[in-house]
Amino acid sequence: MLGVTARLTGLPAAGSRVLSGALSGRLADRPGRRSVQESAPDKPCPNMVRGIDNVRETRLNKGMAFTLEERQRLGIHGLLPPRFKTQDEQVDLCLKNISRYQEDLNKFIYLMGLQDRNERLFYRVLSENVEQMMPLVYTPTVGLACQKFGLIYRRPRGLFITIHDKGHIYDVMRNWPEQDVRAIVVTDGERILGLGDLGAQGMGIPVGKLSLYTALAGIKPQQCLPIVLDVGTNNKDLLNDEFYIGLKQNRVTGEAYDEFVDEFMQAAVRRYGQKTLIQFEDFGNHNAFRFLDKYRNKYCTFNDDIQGTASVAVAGLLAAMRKLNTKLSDHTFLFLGAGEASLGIANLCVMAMEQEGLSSQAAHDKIFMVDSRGLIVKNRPEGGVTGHKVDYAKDMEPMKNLGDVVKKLKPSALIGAAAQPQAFTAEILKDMGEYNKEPIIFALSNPTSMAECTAEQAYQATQGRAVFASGSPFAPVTINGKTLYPGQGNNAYIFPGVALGVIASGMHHIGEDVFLRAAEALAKMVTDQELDVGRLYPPLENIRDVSLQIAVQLAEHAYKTGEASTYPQPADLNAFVRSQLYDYHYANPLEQVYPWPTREASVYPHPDDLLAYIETHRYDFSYESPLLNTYEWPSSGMVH
Ligand SMILES: NC(=O)C1=CN([C@@H]2O[C@H](COP(=O)(O)OP(=O)(O)OC[C@H]3O[C@@H](n4cnc5c(N)ncnc54)[C@H](OP(=O)(O)O)[C@@H]3O)[C@@H](O)[C@H]2O)C=CC1
Ligand SMILES: CC(=O)C(=O)O
Ligand SMILES: [Mg+2]
Repeated sequence: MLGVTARLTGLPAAGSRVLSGALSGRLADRPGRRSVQESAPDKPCPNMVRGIDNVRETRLNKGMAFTLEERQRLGIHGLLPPRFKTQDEQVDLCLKNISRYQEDLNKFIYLMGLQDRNERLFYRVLSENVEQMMPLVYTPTVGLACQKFGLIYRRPRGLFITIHDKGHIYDVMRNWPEQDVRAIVVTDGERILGLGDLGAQGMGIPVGKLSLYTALAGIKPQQCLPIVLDVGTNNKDLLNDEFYIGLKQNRVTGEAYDEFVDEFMQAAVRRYGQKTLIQFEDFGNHNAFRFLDKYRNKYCTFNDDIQGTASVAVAGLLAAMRKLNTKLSDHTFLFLGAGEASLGIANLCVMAMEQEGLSSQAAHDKIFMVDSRGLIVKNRPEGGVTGHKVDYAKDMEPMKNLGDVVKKLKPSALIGAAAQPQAFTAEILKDMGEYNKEPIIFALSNPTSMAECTAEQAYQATQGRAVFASGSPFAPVTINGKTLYPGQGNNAYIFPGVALGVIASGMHHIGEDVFLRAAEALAKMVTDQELDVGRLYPPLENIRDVSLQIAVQLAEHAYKTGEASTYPQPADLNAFVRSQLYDYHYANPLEQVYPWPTREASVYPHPDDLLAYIETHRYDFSYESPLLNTYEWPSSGMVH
């Protein structure tokens, strides 16, 4: 992608093509050129891409699906095998190729290669085979990919901004060739899934999350930017690893780190506008909460591990309430872990219980937490209780062991997000089954190797009565002749739809109510038949529609509350959001070939009626309503 851009000079010659933002990025900054920002998103801009570039550029490439006419007119005839294929045939071949690999990491490498080679084909394969592909580009395989990133890294995808770029972050961001970025997923790699500090190798996570932005919510790939903020790593193995791709130094912390992240936030909105959505992902606990508090009212931002996870877990709980015919406030919740995920879920549970009519205190009283030092109680020895945990500290005797806490509290819901594999022992699961007709058991830690228990273990220990969800996928389990389908309680059900709703409606800030609304919407999408076979979420094959519905409902709400800024309000929001979505089917490249008869003109596309077009450029000395200019819509220079 970068290679072609660098070579682009001058005006188009015969046979040259019109491209969208990515490939024309550099031109936009040159004096005298129309910037891409000025043209509507996706509108082509003048450029020069010829011949082989059509095959090398992942965004343009159709492989053997180029027709004879396309091959001849684009100057690639002879560069491809003579056979012509449909995209359907190509999809079949990709699926065959993927199934030929034994190891998931090799499947991951194949898929990344496809993404680099033929973007539309990649997204079609992913979007139409979500259940099969998501575990490969996302958890669990992406965890392994991050661990092995130094071995498998091939081509640039996303920006690496290091602490040494401090003072120049905006300049680094200008090197990203896309002009219309709407969403950034950023990590500093300190807490990658439950795998700990993977430093710059955490890049796999923003890349994977943003692939899901496109595959699950139809947000255009060119509008998505993955970023790693590399401040070093404290992972000794990586520091000693000859293949490590990041800065080989310990993490920079304190004031210098904070200034670096501040500068990044400022650079991001300076480059892409105040409404650029910035999703924080897999930051260490101590930074995640701080940054959320610091930036949530200043930028268009959310923390996926705290808020996205809260939303998906509460959706699962609300669906469970439908199954059990109870309210949240009828339950006693015990969390293993009191970090980003657990506290996020607990706080949103409190909000939901308040909605049911409980006081804040009464709602907090229903939630118990165990962290690395045991049950969170007031007057705890050794350092006490700090931060958001304080709200959940109980007037009880300290207890260290989860099994003992379960016996003491007899909770109806046990939720794990502590990255402690097998922490839900057979005895704990059995106890949960004894205390409850249908115990709620969520093993949310990722990847699979970190899960608190497997679906099979939860169902076996409770004779199939557990209402179960897990962060990474588990296969269906058959118990006593009945097949149960464990739900995947993963924030992937939430963040793509939330992002789409935020971008489409032009929300400046993302309030907590957005996540409760998304949870409620998601819980309602599960059918009674699905609940009956153990599902707490709609099947993954429906997740694109789920994301769209979440987006539309959030956008509707944003217009009601005045939080939307895309004006005028579209009459049909559903149709409006749909009209923004990415289409992974191939475009006809010939439709974009310059229709201009000469190479002197540079305003593209050629206006149908030149006389009328020139008329529009005449100065009009009559007054016009200033209100008409209040909003640009659809807005490309989003403010938050
Ligand atoms: N399913 C999903 O969508 C999501 C899943 N997750 C998963 O949840 C897990 C935790 O993530 P996150 O909350 O962000 O991480 P944090 O680091 O913020 O929190 C981890 C928590 O686990 C506690 N803990 C650590 N060891 C033990 C132990 N032996 N016994 C009890 N508690 C312990 C920590 O205790 P202390 O506070 O004392 O340090 C801390 O409270 C990860 O595996 C992650 O992949 C996260 C986000 C989304
Ligand atoms: C799913 C996710 O965001 C995590 O495990 O961190
Ligand atoms: Mg995460």
